[in-house]
Amino acid sequence: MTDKNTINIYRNKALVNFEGKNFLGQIGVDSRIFQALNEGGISVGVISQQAIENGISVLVDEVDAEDAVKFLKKEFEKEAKEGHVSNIYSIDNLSVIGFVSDNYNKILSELQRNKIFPLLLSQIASAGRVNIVVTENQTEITKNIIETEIYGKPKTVHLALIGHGNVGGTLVEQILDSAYDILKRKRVDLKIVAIANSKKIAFNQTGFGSDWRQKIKFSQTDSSIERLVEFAKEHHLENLVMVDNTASKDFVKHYPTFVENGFDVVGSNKIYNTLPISEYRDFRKLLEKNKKKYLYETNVGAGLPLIDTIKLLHLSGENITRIKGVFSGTLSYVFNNFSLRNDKYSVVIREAMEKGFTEPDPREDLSGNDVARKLLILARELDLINEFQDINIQNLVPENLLDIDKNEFISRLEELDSEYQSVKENQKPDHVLRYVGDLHGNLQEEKGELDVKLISVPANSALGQLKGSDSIFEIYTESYGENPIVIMGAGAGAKVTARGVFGDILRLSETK
Ligand SMILES: NC(=O)C1=CN([C@@H]2O[C@H](COP(=O)(O)OP(=O)(O)OC[C@H]3O[C@@H](n4cnc5c(N)ncnc54)[C@H](O)[C@@H]3O)[C@@H](O)[C@H]2O)C=CC1
Ligand SMILES: N[C@@H](CC=O)C(=O)O
Repeated sequence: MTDKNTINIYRNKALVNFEGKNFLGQIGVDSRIFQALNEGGISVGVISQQAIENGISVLVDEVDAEDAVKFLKKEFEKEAKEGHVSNIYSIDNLSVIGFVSDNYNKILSELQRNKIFPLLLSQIASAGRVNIVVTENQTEITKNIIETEIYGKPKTVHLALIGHGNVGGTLVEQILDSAYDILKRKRVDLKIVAIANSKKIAFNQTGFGSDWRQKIKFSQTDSSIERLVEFAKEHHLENLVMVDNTASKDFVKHYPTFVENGFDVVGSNKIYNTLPISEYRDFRKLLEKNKKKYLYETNVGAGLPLIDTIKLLHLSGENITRIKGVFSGTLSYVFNNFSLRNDKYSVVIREAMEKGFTEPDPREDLSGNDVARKLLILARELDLINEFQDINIQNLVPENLLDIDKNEFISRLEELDSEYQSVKENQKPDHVLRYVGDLHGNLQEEKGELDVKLISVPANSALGQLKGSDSIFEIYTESYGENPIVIMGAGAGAKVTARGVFGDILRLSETK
């Protein structure tokens, strides 16, 4: 009998499956199965009848599986010839896990989220007693999930962090600093089990500590998604989260593979959300099918709570009519400082790079692409089906510098100085430069209008008073009328962005 406080695990079991048509419901079939196995000296465990599939499964010790199949084939030889029995076979290498739970449905849904689908389930509803049969390599994960649910054991969340530059590296430190507190306060055990960059990957199934930089530096393993997926399987890791802190267009192509292999996804990388709308939608369907989540709060406004706010407003039926503002922390810093100081444009751009505001290639900011992506991401949150090509972008990078190597571009930044000096000097008095994004038009139609451009505004206007690397987002809605909801604050920077990514990881961990 299963004790209320124990989880019993019986390993080395096999299921003998007996399949047939218009036959299994007949009186006497079960007893013939039992009798045949009994006479062969084989003891039978859990039994389950699958009314829909016309099958019966019996559980036996793995060592007896071959004989069990043989005895049953002999007993039902005549019915097999007549076509009533279609198949008798065994599935080996299984475990039976027995436990008592009042909330088996919750456990089942956690198991499904981790891609564990019990091969057999027997439940005595009144006593809350449950036996499930899973494959040997799923036994540990299943046990951990059941323990979390019935004993309140801390939930271990296994993190694979891809990219450890400005944002990713800061995130590792933030997680390591807070892990103990989170374990105590939230009963969530965050373990960083993989860290990768564009060249190498390092693994540690018990979780990396403060020497993680050394470990990745001396890792001999080439960066490989296949290897990461294999590692998670080999070590039977549950509650997997892949965190993308790269800016890579190639890496996002692997998101579906991660989802299909049981990972939720968190990303500061904006690329996936700006792929063609068909891919964007297919990925959402894939997530739904696999009961997985993709969180990306930092895609717009870094650590500011923008995506969630827009999502909630939209979901609750609020009619959003326009979103405009300064979307880029980098370009905010550049134009806030360049407009007021006597320094050259290139000097201020270099400062923004040093402060960790820019994209890995600063042309992504200066070309307007990064702001355009953010605008498109917000548009799609409103169910608009705009594509990247629909956006009117004022590109601030001269054509001759667009396709050269990134380092060469950085070394030639001074070539931009004279043009922007004259743009600055040709403004009306008491005006400053701001690079803005504007989503407008009839947002109830399929597509909105998206503009990204450099403008000159009065220094005493709301936009004109922006400071540092602050972003400002004005959200106009029907209920709020002429007075927009305004979200303002640091729009870039490794610390705030990593904190935002961390927030997404915690949100996932709590719902997982
Ligand atoms: N810096 C900021 O304020 C904000 C940045 N973001 C986003 O954060 C992401 C990361 O930005 P940073 O940390 O500044 O970049 P970074 O250049 O400092 O770091 C990028 C990391 O990604 C790795 N990487 C690149 N391609 C890879 C691949 N194919 N496979 C595995 N690893 C790969 C690199 O080796 C490096 O470790 C970008 O997508 C950016 O748009 C989002 C919001 C704000
Ligand atoms: N380069 C981006 C970083 C955040 O998305 C910006 O400056 O806004």
